[in-house]
This record gives sequence, structure tokens and C-alpha cells, in this order.
Amino acid sequence: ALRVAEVEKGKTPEDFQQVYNAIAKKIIDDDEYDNYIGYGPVLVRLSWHSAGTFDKNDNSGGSYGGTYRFPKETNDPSNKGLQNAKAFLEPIYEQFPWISHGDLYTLGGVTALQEMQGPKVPWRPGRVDLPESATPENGRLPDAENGADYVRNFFKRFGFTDQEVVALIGAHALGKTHMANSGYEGPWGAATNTFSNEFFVNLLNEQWKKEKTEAGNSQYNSPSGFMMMPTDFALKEDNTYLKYVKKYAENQDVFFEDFKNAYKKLLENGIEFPEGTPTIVFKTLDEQEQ
Ligand code: HEM
Ligand SMILES: Nc1cccc2nccn12
Repeated sequence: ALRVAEVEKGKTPEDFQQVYNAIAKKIIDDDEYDNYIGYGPVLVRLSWHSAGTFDKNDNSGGSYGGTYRFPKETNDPSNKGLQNAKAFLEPIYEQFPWISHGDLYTLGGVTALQEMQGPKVPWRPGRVDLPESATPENGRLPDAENGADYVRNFFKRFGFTDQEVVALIGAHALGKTHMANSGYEGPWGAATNTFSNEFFVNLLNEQWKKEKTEAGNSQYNSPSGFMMMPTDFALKEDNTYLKYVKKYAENQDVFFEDFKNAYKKLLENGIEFPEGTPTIVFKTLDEQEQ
């Protein structure tokens, strides 16, 4: 079905900057979350999972309808742990009840990324809440216990190139895995809340040992406390992906540019934005006299 953006009635870029600021200030206030990693990484993951149900073959799923708010999608096993991000955003929604859930979930990720020193991601409003009947079935999000062929095939559903796939998975520089959520654990100590190209630097430079987790998954662990899941590790095992891993490990600016473009495409996939829809590049808190 066609998803046409309709900007929330009477709202301007300044109104959305106010939502950005409220989310950014709450990230600062609630800094103790996840052993002081904070909510940044899990907000980025929620934005990806809300968009990651998209299927270009029938234009179903994706960020537009905000269907993550419904139990069927909130309780998808692939979304375990994201309830924390949902709870974080509930008071934001109460403060700005005019915003659609699709706009809120995607704006949450853009805000978190920019406040974690990531690239500026141009963002367009106008996602419109769809009814519960539009909620996609569980199982559309990727499973980490797989190799390069699976990863390449999975992202075909979005129309992403190999380069866009490698760039997007670079988001695994943020936060950590949690045994109770996904059956993976770590990195230890090294978890970060600052966006960078270190996922690629570590992938190439660390010594990796394949081990079994207590959940029976495989993960690669390094003596300095880093970890990779099989789908992460696949990016260096596949010659085409490896080309981009090296490019991003060598040049953070190129990574930031490619990530920004791929992340924008992910958040807007399947949506038609009419002429005149504003493209907003949000100011960070630091850039506004606070
Ligand atoms: C092959 C594709 C992918 C797979 C299989 C995958 C899988 C996972 C898994 C299993 C976790 C751990 C969740 C937990 O235990 O709490 C995770 C965390 C995370 N993922 Fe991915 N992911 C993929 C792609 C992406 C993409 C495209 C993004 C964003 C653009 C992303 C952003 C994140 C972030 C930020 C975290 C850390 C969350 C936190 O610290 O709570 N991932 N991912
Ligand atoms: N931080 C983090 C989150 C999710 C996946 C992942 N793989 C390597 C590191 N990493």
C-alpha cells in the first residue's frame, strides 16, 4: 500500500526541534541506564527495528505506520530489550501528543545519533499512525546466527547495496548485546555511547576467538573485551563486504557520510514525501545556546 507523508497539522521544523531537544535532554538526565551507557544506543536500535520490518515487494511494514506501538510488534522476540526505549519515549509522546509514532521512533534515533557525535541526518516528518491491523507479522528482523549470504539476501528486501549494508551495521559501534535479550553478551567495559568507525577498526585489528555463549549462540571474542556476532564477523569474511569494511576503518568521514545516507534511506523506505515536505537538519543541544 502507498504510504504518503502528511506533516502533522500546523507543525513547523521548530516544533520538531523542540521534540529533538526534549529527547536530547532526557538522554542527559537518564544517564544511568545500562550501567551508564545511557539510552542513546537503544534509541538508535528502536528506530532501526521500527523501519526494519519494511518489505519493498508489497510496501508493507517500515517506519510509516508506527505499528511498533502495538503488542504484537513490541513483543516480537527480535525486539527484546527495546521496551526500555519505548518507555523512555512515552513521556516525550505525552509532552507532544500531536506527533505520530512513526515520526517519534525515527526522530528518537536521529536525536540519539547526533547527540552521540554521529553525523547530521536530514529528517522528514509526516509518517501517519496506521491501525493495529497494519502490524506486520513477527520474524521480519534479521537473525545474527548467520553468514554473509544470509546478510546480503536479507537486505535485498529493502533494496540496499552491499555498501549500504556494511555502513548500516557500523551502528554496532554503539551500545552492547545483552544475554537476556539476544543470547549474546558484550562488549565488556568497551561499550560506547559515542558514534565512530571503531566497529570496523576492531573487526580488522582485534584477535578473534569463536566461542559458544551460554544461550548456545556463537560469538567472536577478543582479549581486550570486544565481541562480534556471526553476522558482524561475516563482513570481513566476504570479499565484497571486506572492501567497505577496510574503507570505513581507514576513513571515519567517509563512513559517516555513507552511514548518514543509508540510515536516512532506511528510515524513509517506502514513504512518498510530497513536494513541500520540509527536510530538517536538527541542531544539537551544543549548537543551541542552552
Ligand atoms: C544483520 C543485521 C543485524 C543484526 C543481525 C543485528 C542484531 C543485533 C543484536 C542481536 C543486538 C543485541 C541486542 C541486545 O542483546 O540487547 C544488536 C544490538 C544493536 N544493534 Fe543491531 N543488528 C543488525 C543491524 C543493525 C542496524 C542496521 C542498526 C542500526 C542502523 C543496528 C543497531 C544496533 C544497536 C545500536 C545495538 C545496541 C543496542 C543496545 O546497546 O541496547 N543493528 N543488534
Ligand atoms: N556494541 C555492539 C552492539 C551490537 C552488536 C555488536 N557487535 C559488535 C559490537 N556490538
